[in-house]
Amino acid sequence: MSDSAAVRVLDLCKSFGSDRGDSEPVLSDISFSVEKGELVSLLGQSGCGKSTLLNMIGGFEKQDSGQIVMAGQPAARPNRKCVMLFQHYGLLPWRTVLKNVELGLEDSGLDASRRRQRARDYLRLVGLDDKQDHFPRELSGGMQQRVALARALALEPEIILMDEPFAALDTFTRYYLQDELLRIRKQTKMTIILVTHDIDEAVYLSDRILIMSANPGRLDKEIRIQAARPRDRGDGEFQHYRKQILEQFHFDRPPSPAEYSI
Ligand SMILES: Nc1ncnc2c1ncn2[C@@H]1O[C@H](COP(=O)(O)OP(=O)(O)OP(=O)(O)O)[C@@H](O)[C@H]1O
Repeated sequence: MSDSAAVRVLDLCKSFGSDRGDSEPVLSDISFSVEKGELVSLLGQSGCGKSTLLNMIGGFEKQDSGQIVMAGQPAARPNRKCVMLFQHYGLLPWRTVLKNVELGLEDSGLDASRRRQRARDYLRLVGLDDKQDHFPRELSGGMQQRVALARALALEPEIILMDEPFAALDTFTRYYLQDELLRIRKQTKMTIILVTHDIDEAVYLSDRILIMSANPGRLDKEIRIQAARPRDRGDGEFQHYRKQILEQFHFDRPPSPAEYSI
């Protein structure tokens, strides 16, 4: 693998104990790398281990075997170079927007005025500089996710891990935030690993899609999306990638009559 890799995942395996007292493999022999500045999506059905894999990359979960290497260094615990953005924002309701963004910077070594300036800069980047004195409950879901994004970006990470960050939002807000993410990524050149169920989202955003199968979770296929940006969800090339992915999940043909019987 090349030296430009931001993340390398090598032969990762993970099992969890089941209620029956035995151990069930959740991830089996996962290996891939993500180049610096690349946007890679992990796409797969519910339960195939996408979040577990992302949590291990973020250092929140420990693998049974295998290795994760970040910028040439083995990674075993959460660190500031790699931050996670969750579906449910994780904002503190009693803190203003500005203070939520400052929160992540409290042990950064920056003094209070530089922390405040950095938080303001990133709120401006996500287009929320006029909301800095509001409380999270006063904002829409899309705005709250932009605050969470500003808080993650303020740490100036090299890698951002996103676990279905837009899944809780309505379609239009999701489309808007997908474009915002691409704009911010162009500006910051960060590496992004995104977990999603949403095929359109994966095709719209990704440089590369890693398709996972379940029981245990494995990497099944890699699809490089070579469509020019900005991408058009309605054009033939987009549909071609969509179809390729649907085929992979066997959603390309109508169910057989037997599948309708009870
Ligand atoms: N802490 C845990 N203890 C036991 N089992 C777990 C734990 N975390 C996840 N699992 C199991 O591991 C499997 C993979 O879960 P994971 O959340 O990684 O899947 P996912 O692909 O992200 O699913 P979804 O798309 O529904 O979020 C599931 O069967 C889940 O029940």
